[in-house]
Amino acid sequence: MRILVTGRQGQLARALAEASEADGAIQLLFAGRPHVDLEQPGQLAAAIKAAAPDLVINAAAYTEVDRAEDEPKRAMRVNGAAAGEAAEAARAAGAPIIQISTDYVFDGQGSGAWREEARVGPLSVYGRTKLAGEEAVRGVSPDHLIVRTAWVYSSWGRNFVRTMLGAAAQRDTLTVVDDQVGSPTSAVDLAGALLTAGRRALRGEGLGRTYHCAGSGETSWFGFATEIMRTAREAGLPTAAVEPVPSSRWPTKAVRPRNSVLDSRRFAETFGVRLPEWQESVAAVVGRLATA
Ligand SMILES: NC(=O)C1=CN([C@@H]2O[C@H](COP(=O)(O)OP(=O)(O)OC[C@H]3O[C@@H](n4cnc5c(N)ncnc54)[C@H](OP(=O)(O)O)[C@@H]3O)[C@@H](O)[C@H]2O)C=CC1
Ligand SMILES: Cc1cn([C@H]2C[C@H](O)[C@@H](COP(=O)(O)OP(=O)(O)O[C@H]3O[C@@H](C)C(=O)[C@@H](O)[C@H]3O)O2)c(=O)[nH]c1=O
Ligand SMILES: [Mg+2]
Repeated sequence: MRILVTGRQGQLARALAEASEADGAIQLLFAGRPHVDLEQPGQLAAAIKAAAPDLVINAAAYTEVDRAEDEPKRAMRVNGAAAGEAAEAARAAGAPIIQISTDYVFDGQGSGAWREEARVGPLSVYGRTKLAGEEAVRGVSPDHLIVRTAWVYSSWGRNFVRTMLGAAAQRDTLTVVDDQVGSPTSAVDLAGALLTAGRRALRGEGLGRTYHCAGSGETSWFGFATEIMRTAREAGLPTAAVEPVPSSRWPTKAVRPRNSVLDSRRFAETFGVRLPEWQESVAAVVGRLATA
């Protein structure tokens, strides 16, 4: 199975490389910068055509949530237009596409976990552009899986776990918002689940639908930070005290949803994979960073 993955150094791209290492039947091909720039129309389509993959996973995205508020055109090109371009080229190659999307398509109102058919209402440029990517893919290729995930972290790249551990090495106290709840997701867990779903999509299963796939359970950013510090302490890494604050005390350019917990049951029922409880995966990633 030849899988073309967009991006190369992204958290998910690297996790896919790791998750497929042991599987000799999977060959990953990466389309990323500098050769393939998603801001340049046509580059991704040409790469997909040349690679003739069995499956495309569109993992690359403009993910800088606050910066996107100042660069809506660039974010829309990368997250919206390039996703449509990927879907067109995948369809022309006869390959299904897995489009990765985000919990930030929701407005965060209400309580309870979001189901796939719930009304979307992005609060940020990032969320609006990712929603545009979903719509572009749905409009172009029936052979798609749209997979929304959330709060992705890993032992590499830019993410909340590494930010908190880095900050703990510098400061005694971290202040973290406790009024935004969601579903922390390990990139390595997600990658394994996507490879399973991809194999089944190639047999025609589950196509043409939207799924949520995130770590099990839920927490606030404060709860997430507290657990990161607890596991860091156990692993012998520097730690800091964590102080809960309301969002009003941590102003950001982009507005984040209050509640973006995802209900991942449909993905589990369709593909037979449920991600571990989020605390378990935090321990795995922090442990890995401690022994690196
Ligand atoms: N991170 C998160 O918390 C969440 C992410 N998601 C979604 O999951 C997917 C994977 O995210 P994640 O791996 O964390 O993202 P990262 O921010 O780690 O990586 C983004 C990737 O996109 C690539 N990229 C960005 N702009 C361009 C461009 N113009 N041309 C080519 N490549 C580009 C980057 O390339 P380069 O290596 O060259 O910089 C990088 O490989 C994305 O679709 C994201 O929207 C969904 C929910 C949560
Ligand atoms: C670093 C830091 C952040 N915060 C707050 C700010 C914000 O409300 C929340 C999370 O901040 P971050 O900027 O790390 O996370 P953010 O960039 O919003 O993460 C999002 O990224 C995109 C790509 C997604 O798709 C989402 O699922 C989500 O993972 O924590 C603190 O309260 N204290 C801190 O020290
Ligand atoms: Mg961020």
